[in-house]
Amino acid sequence: METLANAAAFLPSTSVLVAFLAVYFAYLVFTHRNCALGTNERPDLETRPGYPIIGNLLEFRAHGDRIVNLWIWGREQKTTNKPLSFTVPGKRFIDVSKPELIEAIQKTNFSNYVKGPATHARLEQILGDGIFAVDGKKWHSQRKATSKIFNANSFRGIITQSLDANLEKLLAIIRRHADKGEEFSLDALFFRFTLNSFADLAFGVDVGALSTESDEPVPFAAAFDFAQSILALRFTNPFWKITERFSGQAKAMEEASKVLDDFAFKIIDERVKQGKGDIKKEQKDEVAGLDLLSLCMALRDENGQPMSRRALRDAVLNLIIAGRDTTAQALSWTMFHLLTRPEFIDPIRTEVEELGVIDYDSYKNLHQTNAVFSEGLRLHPSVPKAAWQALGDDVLPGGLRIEKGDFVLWSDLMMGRDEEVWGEDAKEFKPSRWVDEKGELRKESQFKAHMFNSGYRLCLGQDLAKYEASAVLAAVLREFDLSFAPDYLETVPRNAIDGTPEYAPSLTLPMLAPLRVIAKHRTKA
Ligand code: HEM
Repeated sequence: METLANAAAFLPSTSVLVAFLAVYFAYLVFTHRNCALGTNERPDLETRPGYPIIGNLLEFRAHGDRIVNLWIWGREQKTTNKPLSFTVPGKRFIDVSKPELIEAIQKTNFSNYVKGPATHARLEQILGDGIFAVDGKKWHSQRKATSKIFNANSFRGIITQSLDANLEKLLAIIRRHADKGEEFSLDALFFRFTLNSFADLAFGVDVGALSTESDEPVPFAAAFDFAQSILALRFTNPFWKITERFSGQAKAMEEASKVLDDFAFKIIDERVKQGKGDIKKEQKDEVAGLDLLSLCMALRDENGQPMSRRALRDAVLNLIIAGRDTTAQALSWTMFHLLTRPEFIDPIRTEVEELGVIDYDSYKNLHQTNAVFSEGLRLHPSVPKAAWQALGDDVLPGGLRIEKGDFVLWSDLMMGRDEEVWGEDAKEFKPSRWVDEKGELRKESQFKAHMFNSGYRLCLGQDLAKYEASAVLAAVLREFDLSFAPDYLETVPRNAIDGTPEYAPSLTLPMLAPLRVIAKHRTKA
């Protein structure tokens, strides 16, 4: 007892302790008056003024669902030429939405940047260790495997099969609406279409999303949509694990994740039971009965080992996620722009009539159609933003210094509207910018026309997406005259950036309000 009492005599009194903490806190406030705790002062950047210690955390939380708007607003508020930066505790974000900076990050200095553990932690529940969620060796081996599949001859055949079958169902639904003269949500229909065709492509099953009996979402689609919206919110909430638990979202996410797992594992297990994973080399060139899953099951790694059950689930779900939302949203935004500027519709119809059969190769001859689609995607890129983390210090073109641990953030939505990148008419829907003097499609640099990402992580499904989109635009516009529902333009919520319809919170760019349209059977001139 006596020893304890002696020791206590040497401990600082409570008031000394409080005074010490107050001084330390004042020191932290002073040293972090322009940046968040865990980051340092960077006079070479224009850091958005936030609060001492927490930096821009409150702004991030306030814009949680539409973080790109915060960046656009941040750029508008800038008072210097220095690159824009935001901080939140432990993280600094630096705006690199310029083609030359993106080229350095995604190509020249690629090995210095990763999506990083924070991204993986947020995505893992749904994307597992799939190609989207991982870096380094894991990513490299998946990239190799996925590229092999996309380059297989059989892949083209599978695509055409699934596209043709589902396009006919899509048209049947529009015919039904046209017969009744009723309005319908075109964006929702495109989601149903791409889900059905990508699930067909991936698993060889009809998930029923294009049922003509009902417009209700199927459980797989509902679970998928919910999961995506929650994943997006996690990126602006450092406390997502805690808040999801208290808000009940954690439980709902577990349920959604189970729906997706059950769906994928049921098909994989059936395939394994039927021994259908063992396709021989010579069979791979025959399309009938093949799908992405069977191509994945036939892959062997360098040790001759097939993909595990979990890896198959991750690979195939990642491909559906990759293809489904991105393509559906790009189609919806393109249709929005087309209906706003209907003078671009007839040139599409003319070249479609002239071409005849549209397939995986010939679609490239639809120059007007592809130009319109690229322009829709430029103004409304399906992946509007992304951030990678630096593994080490780097200097980007123009001398922009990146420190180890910094996050470089780019927004294709911002870049599409950037006059320095696209010229004075950047904000205008102008398909002609994609066509050269000879009437051929202009080859833009992938770092400028960045909607499909670039460099080593360039989208593997770019051709597939463009083919699918051309085929849909051609088929729908050939058969129908579409127009906005009577009160659509007056009532649709508008985005503060440019007055186009508001987008919904997501990792991608869905429309917030349904794209309500009316279809009429077309009477050819
Ligand atoms: C308009 C449609 C599409 C757009 C705008 C698009 C855009 C993108 C973007 C921006 C990325 C980079 C994403 C990131 O790393 O965060 C990406 C990656 C990828 N996309 Fe697409 N995509 C589209 C359609 C598709 C389709 C149809 C598929 C195939 C089914 C596909 C397969 C992939 C794959 C596998 C990757 C990962 C590449 C890697 O990390 O190495 N995409 N895409």
